[in-house]
Amino acid sequence: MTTSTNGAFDRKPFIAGNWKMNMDHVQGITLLQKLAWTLSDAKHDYSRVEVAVFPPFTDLRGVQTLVQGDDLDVAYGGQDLSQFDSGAYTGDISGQFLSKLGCKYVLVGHSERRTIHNESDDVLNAKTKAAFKHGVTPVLCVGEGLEIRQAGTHVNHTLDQLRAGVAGLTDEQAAELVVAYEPVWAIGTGEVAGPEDAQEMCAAIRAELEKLFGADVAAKTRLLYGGSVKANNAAAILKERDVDGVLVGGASLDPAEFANIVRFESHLVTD
Ligand SMILES: O=C(CO)COP(=O)(O)O
Repeated sequence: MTTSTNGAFDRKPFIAGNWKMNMDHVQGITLLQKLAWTLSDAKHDYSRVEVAVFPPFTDLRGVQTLVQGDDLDVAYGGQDLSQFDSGAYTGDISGQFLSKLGCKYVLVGHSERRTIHNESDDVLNAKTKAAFKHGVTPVLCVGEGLEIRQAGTHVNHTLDQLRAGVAGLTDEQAAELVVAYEPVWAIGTGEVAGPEDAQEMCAAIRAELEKLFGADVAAKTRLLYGGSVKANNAAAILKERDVDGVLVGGASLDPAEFANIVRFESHLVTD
């Protein structure tokens, strides 16, 4: 029996939950405990599918304690980081602090950071480099708004964001990088891009990475889709060749729903 996702798993599938500004540190612990119990009951094989959560900053210490204490195989990360290491940057969080808390990943350039906080491509490139500098893997988010999609320039727009975000990275960093394609019109709207839309963009992103860093690197970079992913649409999206995972918002706040997304393989048609 074989499953037919992302080139027969040459890249490990990555299922990530972005909690956004939800869950205080007490609620966050409960959510993670329930998720871990559900996955353990279902005998989830973490060596086949990687699971990560992105809680608010104030939850991270509690998440670290739980993960270490219960020896959970769940990675976690920050939702943002500063491009600077330390200093007079009130309200910002250094990649060094995330690293010290055991964060494996950090989101960079989520559309809500780009739009609400006006983060520019240059700043996001600096944040991507800051993450690597501190040993945290950036999940660089790219994607177009509705007007750009309707104008048909979504691929160019998204590739512009990609090129700006990865400028100056080494081949090794580009291979480790995770890129999340999140079309803004599909975030929190219930409007999900079809599997073929996700594949179209992820294939274009991989082709661009190949141009910039070569085929060996592009074959390693994991590409995610995000935007209204639920248990009932995840498997079809993840079946696409260039889609290596999903970045889930709303549905990651429900442990049963998120666990079902993590277990997407059980929904795939096998042959
Ligand atoms: O922004 C997202 C994940 O980062 C997607 O959010 P939703 O899954 O709630 O649409």
